[in-house]
Amino acid sequence: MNIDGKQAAAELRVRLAKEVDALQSERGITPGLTVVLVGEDPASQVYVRNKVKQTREVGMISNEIRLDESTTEEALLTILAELNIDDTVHGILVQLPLPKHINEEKIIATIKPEKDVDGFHAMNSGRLLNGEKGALVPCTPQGCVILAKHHLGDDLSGKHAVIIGRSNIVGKPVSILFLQENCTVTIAHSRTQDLPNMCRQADILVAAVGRPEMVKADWVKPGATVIDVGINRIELSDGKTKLVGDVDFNDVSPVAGAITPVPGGVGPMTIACLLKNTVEAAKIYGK
Ligand SMILES: Nc1nc(=O)c2c([nH]1)NC[C@@H]1CN(c3ccc(C(=O)N[C@@H](CCC(=O)O)C(=O)O)cc3)C=[N+]21
Repeated sequence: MNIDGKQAAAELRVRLAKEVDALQSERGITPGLTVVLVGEDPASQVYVRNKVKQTREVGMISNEIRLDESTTEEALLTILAELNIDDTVHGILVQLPLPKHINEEKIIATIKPEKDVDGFHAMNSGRLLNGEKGALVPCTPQGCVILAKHHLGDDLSGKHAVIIGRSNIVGKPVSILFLQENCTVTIAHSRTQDLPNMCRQADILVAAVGRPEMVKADWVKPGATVIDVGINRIELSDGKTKLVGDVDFNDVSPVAGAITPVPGGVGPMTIACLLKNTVEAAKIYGK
């Protein structure tokens, strides 16, 4: 069975549109999201276009700042300092990866934590780790939990979640989120011994490694819920490109209890959760 991320994202946007309405009528606040894009990566462009469209759809203000590939770190820091003090901007997203001459850590640390809708700032990851209120939580990990609940219901307690991947952006935060849901969590990675056997122990298997179609049918316990975070563009023999996940969908689909497709799974939820974080930021910190 497929878990429909497009549908789940659309449902979330309907809820957000109502919250935006309420914020406007009760407090005169229209949540605003500013996306900063440095350089010309074509995949990023598609993604940014989708974000802008959906942000406006729910009644929020969407701004895009496009900067040349050669933009200096200093210039980017200056722009962020201005966005940090701009009361019409409730969320700031700097699209990653950045060109090599710009220090990503420094950029992330400069975004005001209250506007860090990616949830990448150490203040937000620290709050998430400590289970404090008011943390802005990374979007893709939030999307993974929502999609797992879509199939399994709200109570995930006692389930064994195996996460493949340990990145700061997905693997680590998604592990913390499933732990908060009272799951037993295993973080597997490239040095894990007998990875297929480890994955076969999972009730919930999250693949976040960035290796096209790595997870095969014999890695999956029959009936398990499979959440595929991978978004890999592969070239076919006829020269065309195709989007595939980290899971071999056709192989795994008959074994899994439910599986998120790529496209149409985690990707749309990531964007919907970005809007959710922006509404949240406006609600908590907005003027
Ligand atoms: N600071 C930052 N935050 C991010 O969240 C971030 C980033 N930088 N850099 C790039 C990656 C990538 N990413 C995607 C989100 C949604 C889709 C998405 O909606 N994909 C559609 C398909 C789109 C298509 O067809 O190309 C889907 O999976 O159905 C894709 C990619 C967020 N990222």
